[in-house]
Amino acid sequence: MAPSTLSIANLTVTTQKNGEIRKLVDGLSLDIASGRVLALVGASGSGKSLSCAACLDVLPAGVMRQSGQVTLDGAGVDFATLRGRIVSSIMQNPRSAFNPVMTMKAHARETLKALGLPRDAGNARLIAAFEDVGLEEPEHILDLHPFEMSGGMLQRVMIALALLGDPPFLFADEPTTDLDLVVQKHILDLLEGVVMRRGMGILLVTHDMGVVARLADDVAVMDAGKIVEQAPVHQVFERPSHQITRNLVAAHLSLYGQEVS
Ligand SMILES: Nc1ncnc2c1ncn2[C@@H]1O[C@H](COP(=O)(O)OP(=O)(O)OP(=O)(O)O)[C@@H](O)[C@H]1O
Repeated sequence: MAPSTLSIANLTVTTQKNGEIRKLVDGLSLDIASGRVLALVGASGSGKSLSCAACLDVLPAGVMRQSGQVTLDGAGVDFATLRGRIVSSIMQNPRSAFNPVMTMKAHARETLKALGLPRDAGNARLIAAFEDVGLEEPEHILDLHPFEMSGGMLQRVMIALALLGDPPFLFADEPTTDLDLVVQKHILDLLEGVVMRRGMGILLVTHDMGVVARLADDVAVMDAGKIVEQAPVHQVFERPSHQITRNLVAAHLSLYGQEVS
């Protein structure tokens, strides 16, 4: 049976500058539950992306995970085993995530190979995943290069590839940031549909409270590497308790001429 809760505990990420250790993520703990979307929000530089990268064992050079544990329904697992089968990920700017000289088929083959899926089963899953993300005529799309596709199509392919291993959890780091508003809406609808149909747990990294309002069930707010508030989404919008949360909600409401009550 697929695990239902992925728990990250006491995650600390550091870097060293002029002999001094600097904490970029400081004791972060999060629970990501099946069938729910947890939004990780905070100002630019608060540590959202590095938290995801640390969990997926893909930290940039010079940045290290100093501490942290990860468990699946209470059983300890190694961070190095999360990426792929347990957690897949999608990022912002899908165009930069694809190799410009490779077709979608070549990208899909690489993903299937990394997952160790035999060709027949892999191809069947690929077609199913393309259909799941609303990509019609998969055979045609598989022959295309990134430059022959729109940003929205590329993001759909990235989501389809992320679904290939049928992982129970998905990390989505600013998945709609570089897309126009209409395409953003399609991608958010798609992510919501995927959570419902597949019962996945999603960690959604964003600085856009409109995206949070649209998709999240729960919200964790980061500031300077720490989680400063964690609550169900309605509570965050109706009664934000930390000043950082109040600022984020106020900035969002001001777009509609409203204020935090
Ligand atoms: N490779 C790196 N080496 C050293 N410091 C880094 C590195 N990458 C990021 N940082 C620093 O770590 C902190 C957290 O960065 P991170 O990218 O996680 O923030 P973020 O909340 O995701 O921001 P954004 O919303 O702009 O993507 C920032 O102060 C950033 O400058």
